[in-house]
Amino acid sequence: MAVVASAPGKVLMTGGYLILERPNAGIVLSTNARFYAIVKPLLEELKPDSWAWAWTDVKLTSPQMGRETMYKLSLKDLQLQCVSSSDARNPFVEYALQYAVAAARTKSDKTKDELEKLMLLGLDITILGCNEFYSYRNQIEARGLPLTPDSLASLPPFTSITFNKEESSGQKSKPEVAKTGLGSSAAMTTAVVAALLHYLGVVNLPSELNGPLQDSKVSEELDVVHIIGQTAHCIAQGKVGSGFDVSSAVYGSQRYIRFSPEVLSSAQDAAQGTPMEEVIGNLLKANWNHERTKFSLPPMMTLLLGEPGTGGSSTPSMVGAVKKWQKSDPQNSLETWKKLSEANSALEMHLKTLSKLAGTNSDDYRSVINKCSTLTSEKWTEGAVGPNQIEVVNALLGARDVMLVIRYNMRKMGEAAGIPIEPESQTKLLDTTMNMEGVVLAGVPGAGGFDAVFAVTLGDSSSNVIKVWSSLNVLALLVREDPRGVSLESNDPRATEITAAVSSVRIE
Ligand SMILES: Nc1ncnc2c1ncn2[C@@H]1O[C@H](COP(=O)(O)OP(=O)(O)O)[C@@H](O)[C@H]1O
Ligand SMILES: C[C@@](O)(CCOP(=O)(O)OP(=O)(O)O)CC(=O)O
Repeated sequence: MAVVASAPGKVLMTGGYLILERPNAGIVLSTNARFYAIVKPLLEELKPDSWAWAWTDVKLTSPQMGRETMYKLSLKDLQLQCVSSSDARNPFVEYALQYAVAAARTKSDKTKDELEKLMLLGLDITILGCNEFYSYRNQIEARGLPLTPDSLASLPPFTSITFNKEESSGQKSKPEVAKTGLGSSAAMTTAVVAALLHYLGVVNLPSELNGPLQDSKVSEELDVVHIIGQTAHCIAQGKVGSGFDVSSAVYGSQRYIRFSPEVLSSAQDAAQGTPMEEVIGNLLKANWNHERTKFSLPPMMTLLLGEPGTGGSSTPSMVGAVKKWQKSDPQNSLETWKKLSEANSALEMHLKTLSKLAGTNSDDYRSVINKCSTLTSEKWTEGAVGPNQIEVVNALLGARDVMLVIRYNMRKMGEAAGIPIEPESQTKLLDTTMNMEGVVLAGVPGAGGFDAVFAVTLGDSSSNVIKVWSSLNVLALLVREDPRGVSLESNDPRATEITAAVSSVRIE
C-alpha cells in the first residue's frame, strides 16, 4: 500500500539572521504550499531468490523535473549507489532515505523479518511540490498572461519547474531552479522522511482523520520526523542553518528557537566510518534543545506574498556577510541586534494580544477589523468605539509601528554588512504596501534580498493589495498561511486535484 505524506513550505516573518544564534526567537508561518512524497514497493511480491540479495532497488521520480533516478541500496551498510546519470541525483532524498532506514533498524514496530521483506520489495519514491514553491513568472510573461494570481491558478497542478540558465561566467549566483523561497528542500526532505518512517513502521503520522496535532503522542512521533529530517537536510546542504524551515515543515507555524548545532556533530563525523545505525541511534537519543511554541496569525488576517521578480539572492553569502560584520564591529552590531530582538518580541506580543482579543471580545474585534480593512492606518483610531475597540486598534497600530522598527534595523544591518537585506526597490514597494487600506504590516521574509515581500492584511483588503501589486509588476502568489505541519494524506495529490476539478464542474 502506498504511503503519502506532505509537509508545508514556510515564511520567516521575524528573526532573520538573529535566529541563527540561541536564544533569539523567530516567528515562522507555515503555508498552504505543500510538498508531497509517495512511497510504495517497487515489486508486487518477493522473488524466490530475494532473501539472498545484498542490495535492493530504489526508484526516485520527480515528475516536475522530468527525472527518474535508480539507486542500489546496500542492505548491509545502507550505502547508496546511483545507477542513473549523476545529474539526476538528489542528495536531500538520498540522506533522507539512508537515515530513515537506519532509524527503522533501531526503532520500528515491525519485526526484523517484516522490515527486511519491505526493503527487499524495493522502494518507489515520487516527490511533488505545489506550484507555489516555484516561480512561473517567466512562463506567465511568455504566454502574454497578466501578472495576476488568476494566471497562476490557470496553471495545471504540479507544473514542470523552470530551470535557471547557467550563467556564462560559470558562476552560480542563481539557484538551480526558479523558486519562490518557501523552503522547497526542507519541505521535500521532511515529506520524504515522514513518508518513509511511516511506511517502515517507525512513526504513526498524524492526519486530518486521526486526531489533533497537539496530542503529546503525536508530538513524540513528530520529534522523530524532526530529528531525521533536520539531520538529512543539514548534511545534504553541507551547512547547519537555524533549522526553522525543517521545524515548520514538521510542526507548522510556530515561534522557534534553534537547536545547539553541536547536536549534529556525530552525523557530521559519520563519513569517518561509524555505522549509520549507531549514528542515528545516538541522534535520536541526543539533547535536541530547540524550543517551539504555538503561534499563528490572529483571525481575519491574511498573509500575502509578492514576487517582485527582480532576481534572487543567495542566502549563504548574505549570512557570511552579516557574520563578518559582527566580527569586525562587535559594538554596533550588538546594538542593532538588541534593537531587532526587542522589536521582534514586541511584534510577537502585539499579534498574541490580537489573537487573545479575537477570543475574548470577538464582536468588537470583528467590527474593528472590518472597519480598518477599508481605511488607511492613520484613520484606524477614528472609527473605534469604546475601550474594547480601542484596545484592538492600539494593538494593530503597535504591530505596525514595531514592524517599521524591524525594517529600519534590518536595513541598517544590510548597509553595515554591505548586502541588500531590504534594498531600495523593496523599501519603495513595502512603503507603498503599508500605506494601502487594511494593511497591518509588510516586510522582506527570512534573509531578505530581492526574492519576495510579504504583507499581513485585514479582512477583505487583500484583493485591493493584489490589484495594486499587479499594476506595479509584482506578482501576488497564491500562498496563504496554513498552520498545519507534516501530515499523512489519504491519496496521491494528483488524483485529489483531478477529483476536485471534476467535482467543481457544474452539471446544468
Ligand atoms: N520538485 C522537486 N523535485 C526534485 N528536487 C527538488 C524539487 N523541488 C526542489 N528540489 C530541490 O530543492 C532545491 C531548492 O531548495 P532550497 O534552496 O531549499 O529552496 P527554497 O528557496 O525553496 O528553500 C532545488 O535546487 C532542488 O535540488
Ligand atoms: C538568514 C536566516 O536566518 C534566514 C534565512 O531565511 P530564508 O527564508 O531566506 O531561507 P532560504 O529559503 O534558505 O533562503 C538563515 C537561517 O535561519 O538559517
